[in-house]
Amino acid sequence: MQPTVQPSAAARAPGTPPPVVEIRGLWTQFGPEDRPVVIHRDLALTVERGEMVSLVGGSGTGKTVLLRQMLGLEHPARGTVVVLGQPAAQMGRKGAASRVGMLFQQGALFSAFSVLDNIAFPLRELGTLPDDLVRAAAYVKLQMVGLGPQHANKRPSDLSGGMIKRVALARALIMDPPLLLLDEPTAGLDPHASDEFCELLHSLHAELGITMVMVTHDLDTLFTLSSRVAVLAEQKVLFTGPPTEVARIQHPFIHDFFQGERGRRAMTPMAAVAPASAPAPSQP
Ligand SMILES: Nc1ncnc2c1ncn2[C@@H]1O[C@H](COP(=O)(O)OP(=O)(O)OP(=O)(O)O)[C@@H](O)[C@H]1O
Repeated sequence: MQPTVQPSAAARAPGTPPPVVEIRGLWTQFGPEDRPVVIHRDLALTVERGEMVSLVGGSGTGKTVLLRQMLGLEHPARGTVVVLGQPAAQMGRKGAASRVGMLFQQGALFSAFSVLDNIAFPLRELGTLPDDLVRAAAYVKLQMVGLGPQHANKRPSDLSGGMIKRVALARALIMDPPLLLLDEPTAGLDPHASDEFCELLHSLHAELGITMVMVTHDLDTLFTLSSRVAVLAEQKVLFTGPPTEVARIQHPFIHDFFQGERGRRAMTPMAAVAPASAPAPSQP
């Protein structure tokens, strides 16, 4: 298999909209300077507008760190992370939620706040709108994630796992960001709640055209939601491509991930995945 290389910004056809995320030459390392632990080595990844990209990789390959770098919460040792045409590091805290929404793994709701105040938080903190408009916007988002107004005054402790995810999603969307980052969106949900949450994300993607980048270990979620998978291995994005094509690549991580019992179950509706020589997914 001879993977092709994703076009860089310089090679893009004239008139093509700029990528939503463009990561080039990224090095991430932790630990002392003289004995650093290198997590990412010359990593590259481009995400185009409207894509739903799943990041997969073994434990510790730096998937969550990569999301945090896209959010501008962490900075690489070297390389560039450009989000919506601007270096992620310069995004600034205030107003960042209008550019990038983040769904954290456990929801990260404020336990002392009501559902409505949790959803309203980023907009209220911005301080640009009167409070009645902030509350109205939060009610719209509550409805958008499939929750009725009767839930507005509940506390997070009154909610099921699926509802917590929905409230966290409503908060991530409060400022209509064009990019949504999701860390394990269905982790901790039972299969029914997980399917419902995937359906919600799918319909929001169709309605809003929002670009999504998610980390997931769940193959059902991956196959339901990804237009493309990016595999982190060997300290970089080693392969990207549609899920069914990536699943055919001969690589130890991919084999274990897709051909394990969970993988075979998730892929049952597909034709049996025989090792194939083509089509070739691309390198990032
Ligand atoms: N602030 C930090 N300081 C030191 N090491 C860190 C820091 N943040 C992350 N790491 C290390 O970087 C590596 C990558 O972490 P990360 O959480 O991104 O992995 P991951 O691919 O998301 O793993 P998992 O699938 O297990 O959640 C891990 O070894 C982690 O311990």
